[in-house]
Amino acid sequence: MTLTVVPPVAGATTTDMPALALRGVGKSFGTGDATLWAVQDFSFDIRPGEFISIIGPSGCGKSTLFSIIGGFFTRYTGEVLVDGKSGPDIRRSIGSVFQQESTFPWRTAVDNVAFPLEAAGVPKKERHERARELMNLVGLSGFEDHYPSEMSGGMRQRTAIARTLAANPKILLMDEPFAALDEQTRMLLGDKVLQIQQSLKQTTLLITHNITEAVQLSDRVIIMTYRPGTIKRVVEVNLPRPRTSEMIGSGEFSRVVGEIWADLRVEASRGM
Ligand SMILES: Nc1ncnc2c1ncn2[C@@H]1O[C@H](COP(=O)(O)OP(=O)(O)OP(=O)(O)O)[C@@H](O)[C@H]1O
Repeated sequence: MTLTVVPPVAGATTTDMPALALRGVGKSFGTGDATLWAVQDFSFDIRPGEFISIIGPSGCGKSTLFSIIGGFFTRYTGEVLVDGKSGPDIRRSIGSVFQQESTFPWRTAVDNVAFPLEAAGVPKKERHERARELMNLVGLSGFEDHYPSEMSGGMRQRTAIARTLAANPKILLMDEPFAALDEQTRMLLGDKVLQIQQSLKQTTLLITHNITEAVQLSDRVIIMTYRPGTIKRVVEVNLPRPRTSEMIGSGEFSRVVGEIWADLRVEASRGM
């Protein structure tokens, strides 16, 4: 495995239309002397099928960036493009998985997963069939009729991921989906995400502060500066695929983690 540092505009060498492109994206809060730029001049491309993580210290603007890309802010500077198009319609092309649990407690797991299909008017038999396939993909076969309260936190997050995938998004956007879980569960869920990526070739953007998770899952890791959040550098992770959490103990894995931490440490210290 080699570690390559590439220029801050990721994907600049590809001729493919980027699945997701950010062009000079920024967001400030407050006015006048109290203006605070949470994110500034953020530009990168994600190629179709690529898995990218954005990692940064606390308060660097990760959640702000998630909200801009997910379409939860109407006012920001710059442009977000999906398949080269901008505007409110791209919101439907982006499926978001949140840090906080978001399953519907009154619906069984299969009905949670089938929800986007139900909203789109897909007949019951068909939507349940698809929901079962997705539950199988995230390792929840046998739990179709369980309610969220009868499942663990990790199972609920997998249900939320399957539900987001049911809408067949062009981009899967995840904001620290495993942050509330213990480390062992998080690493095993990482394996699940790798399997999903392997089978669906889903273009994915993960926002995280966890270096191990970022290296385990990503093709490239974007390191953010402390506020205002912008790109410090992009690290290409050339660990072979398919990957599993077993690689976490390898020397090469640790070396990449160390490289990222060296940069991240500087930025995190600025926030202290
Ligand atoms: N609605 C808001 N109003 C005012 N300031 C905000 C608002 N949302 C975020 N900020 C500020 O913008 C900066 C970036 O916040 P953001 O939540 O995006 O960071 P983060 O990297 O996600 O942090 P953490 O990792 O701690 O969750 C912070 O200084 C925060 O105080």
